[in-house]
Amino acid sequence: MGMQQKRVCKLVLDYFDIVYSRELGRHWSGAREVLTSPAIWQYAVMLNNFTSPWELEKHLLSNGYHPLFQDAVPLRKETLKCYINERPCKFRSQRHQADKLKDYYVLNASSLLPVVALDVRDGERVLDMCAAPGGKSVAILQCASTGSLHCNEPDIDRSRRLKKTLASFVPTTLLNLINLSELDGQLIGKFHSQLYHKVLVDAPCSNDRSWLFSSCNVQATTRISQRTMLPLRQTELLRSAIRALCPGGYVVYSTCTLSRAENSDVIANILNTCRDVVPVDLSDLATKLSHEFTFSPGIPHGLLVLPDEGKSWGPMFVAKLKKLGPND
Ligand SMILES: C[S@@+](CC[C@H](N)C(=O)[O-])C[C@H]1O[C@@H](n2cnc3c(N)ncnc32)[C@H](O)[C@@H]1O
Repeated sequence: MGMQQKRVCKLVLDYFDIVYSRELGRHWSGAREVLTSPAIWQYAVMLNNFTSPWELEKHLLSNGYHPLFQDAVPLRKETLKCYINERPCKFRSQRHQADKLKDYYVLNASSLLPVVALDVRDGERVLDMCAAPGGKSVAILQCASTGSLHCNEPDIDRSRRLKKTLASFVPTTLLNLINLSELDGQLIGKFHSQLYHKVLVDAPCSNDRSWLFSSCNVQATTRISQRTMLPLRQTELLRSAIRALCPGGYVVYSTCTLSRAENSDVIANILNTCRDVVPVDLSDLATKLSHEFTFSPGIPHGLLVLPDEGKSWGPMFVAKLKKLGPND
């Protein structure tokens, strides 16, 4: 069944109305309109540089798509290539074929912001702590020749999906160099203390877009009741990520929810309790991308992409922290 035929779950919507009117004020009504209308959702197409999708690129350009991130710093635009369309059309996803890499990945354009913020450079050791289904791992590999990439996903079914994604997009020679694990991310900091230059914590979260289409009231009620537990788990994942960073390294924390408790409050809690990290200002990135994304004003410690008409991307919260090194 396509999203067009799915029904908005009233229970979740009523709950979001209460929480998000309070947290976002008048900005909630625009986001609400987009989130509850799958027919106006836009989709981005990230190209796979491990194939040679020149024909595809020409096709996209002649069909109303344009490149995202064209002027955005610090992205090196010759690597991460993503196309978006102002119209809400969805490019068909490619099927998995054992002997052929996929040419593109269809995604919400805002999912690439954490990867852009991470700004991975050649030779760096990178950890993708919550990696399945693998869109951001694939994007990281488009950005640079990492010294090593460790993709972690504790859920067995999702880990299988992650492996399939990587096998669909990454050549075997590179695939064999990726370290895969199925650990609770909260333990990685202890096992791999001070190892990584960059860590991405794309945390398990409320996932507003999908929760609004919960299949039944039982599922919705369970999700809402478990929501209060998420900030603690997110904080512990981020704390573990900081421990796993080498001095001078960076962590990017992201979620796909508008929830303040899961976004700014998690960062505030970390800043209040970890003396060895400082926030990194992402406002320059927001300014450069403001023609493509709507960012919520007044969000402490990070950027929040608000779904908006014609810019239906998000929700996506992104924050970046630096672990202090000997020269800081
Ligand atoms: C938002 S999704 C990640 C999406 C992924 N980064 C991508 O771009 O395709 C969050 C993931 O975190 C995983 N997760 C849940 N608990 C975790 C934990 N304790 N440690 C690490 N990952 C966890 C979930 O199973 C889920 O796959």
